[in-house]
Amino acid sequence: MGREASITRIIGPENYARLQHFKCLIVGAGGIGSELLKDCILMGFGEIHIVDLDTIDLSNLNRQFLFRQKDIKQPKSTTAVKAVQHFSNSKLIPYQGNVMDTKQFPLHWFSQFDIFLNGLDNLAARRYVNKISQFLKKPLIESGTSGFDGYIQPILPGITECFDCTKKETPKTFPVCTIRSTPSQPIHCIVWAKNFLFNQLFTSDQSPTAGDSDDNDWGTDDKEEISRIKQETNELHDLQQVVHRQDKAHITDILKKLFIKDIEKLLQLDNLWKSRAKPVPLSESLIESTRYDHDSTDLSAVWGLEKQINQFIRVTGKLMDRISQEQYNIEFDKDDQDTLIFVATAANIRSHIFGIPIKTVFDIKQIAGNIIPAIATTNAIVAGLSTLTSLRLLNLLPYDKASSGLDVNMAFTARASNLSKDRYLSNPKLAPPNCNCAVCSKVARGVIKITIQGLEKLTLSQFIEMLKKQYGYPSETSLIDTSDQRLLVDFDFEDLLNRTLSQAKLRDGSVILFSDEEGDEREMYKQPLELYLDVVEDNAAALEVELPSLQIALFKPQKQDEKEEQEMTKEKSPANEENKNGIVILDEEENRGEKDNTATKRPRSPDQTLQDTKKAKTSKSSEYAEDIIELD
Ligand SMILES: Nc1ncnc2c1ncn2[C@@H]1O[C@H](COP(=O)(O)OP(=O)(O)OP(=O)(O)O)[C@@H](O)[C@H]1O
Ligand SMILES: [Zn+2]
Repeated sequence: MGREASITRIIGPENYARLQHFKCLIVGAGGIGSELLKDCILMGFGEIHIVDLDTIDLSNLNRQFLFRQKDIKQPKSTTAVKAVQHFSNSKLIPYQGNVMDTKQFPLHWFSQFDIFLNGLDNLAARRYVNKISQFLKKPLIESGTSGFDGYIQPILPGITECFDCTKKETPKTFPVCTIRSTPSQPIHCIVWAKNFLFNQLFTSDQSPTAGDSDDNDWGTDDKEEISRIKQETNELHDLQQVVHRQDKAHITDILKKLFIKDIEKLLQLDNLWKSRAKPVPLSESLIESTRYDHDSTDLSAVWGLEKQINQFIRVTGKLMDRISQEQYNIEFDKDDQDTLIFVATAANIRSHIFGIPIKTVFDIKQIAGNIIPAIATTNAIVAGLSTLTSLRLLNLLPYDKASSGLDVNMAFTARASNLSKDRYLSNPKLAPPNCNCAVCSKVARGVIKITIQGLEKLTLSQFIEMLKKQYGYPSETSLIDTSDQRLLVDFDFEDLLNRTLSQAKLRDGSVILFSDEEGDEREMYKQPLELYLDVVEDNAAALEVELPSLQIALFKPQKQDEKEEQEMTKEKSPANEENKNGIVILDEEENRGEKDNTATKRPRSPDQTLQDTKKAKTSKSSEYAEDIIELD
């Protein structure tokens, strides 16, 4: 019996024929993505496109079953496709690239698909695909796993909750002073070694004061301490020069600076040690007597202090050898043994000084690489659920009387949902959109088709007039380029009004936010409008600019106290429950690619609600703040 027989029996010959014309996009070709690819082929999708930005690592092989040893360093997407081609009746198209790259993947590229299936590992990309699905009103199945736990969340734009309707856990952050002055746990020393020391020494774009901005969450008001931290960073910049000169004779200077001089300076700040044990600097003689050593072997043993020091010297020398070949920009990678041992030994020496337990290199790899054990079977279960649910979202189940998308289910494993201890899987119904969600509810959304000529001819002033006329906005409005959080125009910033859209750096893939900024006296406001600029061939559109037809709702701004009350009584959705347990974003790898800058200039806002919408747009940065040291 052919593989078509089973699926035809379930969905019927007509629906099977329809399925063979459907195109799906799989985002990510890792643990879940590889499984999705196999499942979509076996089910009979007509075309399957798969995107991944990465190449294959040794550590992927235990669960990403399409990859073999010989594939290490090859692109994941093309390798996955090669591995399944022989049993595929579907047309398979791989892409190596970042799904958030609007040049490689403009909006009109996404519009060819009937459904998106996520197999991602980071919040930024998940959010991005969610937004694309909202712009295009196309279904998305979001998913994730962590060890034995997993979930799928089908998303039908306008009908169900979107990915951003519930708050997501963000990576754990620490105040600067804990990391730089008063560590008390191994993790503090690991973050110091990885996010501060390693970057300062081996990453070229570290200015002397990078990371020491005045907006920092210092975790202290002690001016003396803050100024010590800033001075320490400046001095470290000098050590970067030792590294760049590949001056191996002075590696011990790095040790003396970090683990003797800096600690002695810290000890002078009496305030810090009133209720804490004082750190004990290394002795100069210990550093002097320790020399270059052979390769480390046992990464799962706890090394003594001397071994930590000599391994620090050894790998720093190796990294110096590499630095010029790698354009003075070596990145920390948990699978790159030199960078791992550098971070591990630096963290451990610091731990020793502060009386914190020493960890094995292997332990530090787990923590610094933010590794959550991945279980192949959980990935298989979650991808299977995702693929099967796609049949419902595409209306391919003949007996499915689902009149609204809310009849579709999410799926959570027991621990992830906390709904039932008796069953492995719970499958609650989907919730409607959260009316406070800045992605799917508070903001109207549409796609503007514009030709290159249009971009080059139309001024911001003409463009804003067009928007006002088309959607009935009042005379005071603001326009923000959300791609880089730039304020383009508002009531007291009109410098760019006569610039053309392209002079204002708007281009294919820019997402702009247009808001009603009329004075406080009005009761009702026009909803903010988020528009995606889809640049089309000059001859493809009849007009230079084609605005989407949209109904922009009016809304009454909520008072702050009403809002607070609402927050308190906010309904508990399974996803909310899950967030509390910290499992909804599974296998998180934060901060890949995207960094947001806060708009330097904020438009005046008539009420807090609007402001919130904008904050969500202009200062997502709080979640990706550069100024707080983060564990990614
Ligand atoms: N913006 C993005 N564009 C395209 N692919 C992405 C993007 N972000 C993440 N990915 C891909 O999503 C996949 C997620 O797979 P998975 O969770 O198994 O992670 P992994 O990197 O393969 O494994 P691990 O992190 O455990 O070493 C990865 O292959 C990753 O390259
Ligand atoms: Zn939403």
